[in-house]
Amino acid sequence: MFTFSNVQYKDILKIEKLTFQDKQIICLFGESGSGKSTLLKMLNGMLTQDSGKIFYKERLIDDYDPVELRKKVVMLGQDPVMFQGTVRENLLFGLKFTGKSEADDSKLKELLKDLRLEKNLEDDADQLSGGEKQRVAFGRVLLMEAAEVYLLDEPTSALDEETETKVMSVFTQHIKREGKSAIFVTHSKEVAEKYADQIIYMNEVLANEEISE
Ligand SMILES: Nc1ncnc2c1ncn2[C@@H]1O[C@H](COP(=O)(O)OP(=O)(O)OP(=O)(O)O)[C@@H](O)[C@H]1O
Repeated sequence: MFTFSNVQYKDILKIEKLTFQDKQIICLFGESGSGKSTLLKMLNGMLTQDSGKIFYKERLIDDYDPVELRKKVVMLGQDPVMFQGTVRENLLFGLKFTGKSEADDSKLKELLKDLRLEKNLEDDADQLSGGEKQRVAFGRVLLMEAAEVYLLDEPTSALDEETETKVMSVFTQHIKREGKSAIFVTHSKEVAEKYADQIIYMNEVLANEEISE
């Protein structure tokens, strides 16, 4: 799905070869500061490498229209963005850009249940806790069915262990059912081992020396 070839970004990332398999749940695992977030941002063109090549489905990432690429490769960051308004409006926000019809309330309520979010659609999104906002942001990207790949930077970092397990189960089942892919960063070895089909250990993929094309 993604292939890295002799990629260098500042002195943060040097990767000679790396392949992400399609239709898999892939976890990036490594110590703090090892470049996991940086690598994730390169997958949807938010950061561009200084040298080397990154392919998405056999086509260079640089050749995609950035807006088109980000509809297919959707990022969910560490600090979920909430917009002023209700939970409903926040869930529906992403759909506006896909040109799809709005989801009705029964679908949204089902989604809240899946995400273990005991809130009403009319509730003010601003009043939610950090973990609840994270789940609303999760729901928002799940509704945007245009995505082929989800990039998740520590998606469950604000959740307690029990909620994390439930949310990860729902999310990974959804990904599998829809035949999509997810690449997520986590600090938790348990989460990585439980949910990932492939674990990429940063210390194994980073080259120590300068790399040449
Ligand atoms: N725009 C930037 N310019 C310069 N250095 C940066 C930039 N962004 C990140 N860094 C540095 O690059 C290194 C990797 O950062 P990154 O956030 O990718 O690591 P990480 O593995 O995701 O860390 P964590 O697990 O703590 O979130 C860090 O040393 C960071 O300080």
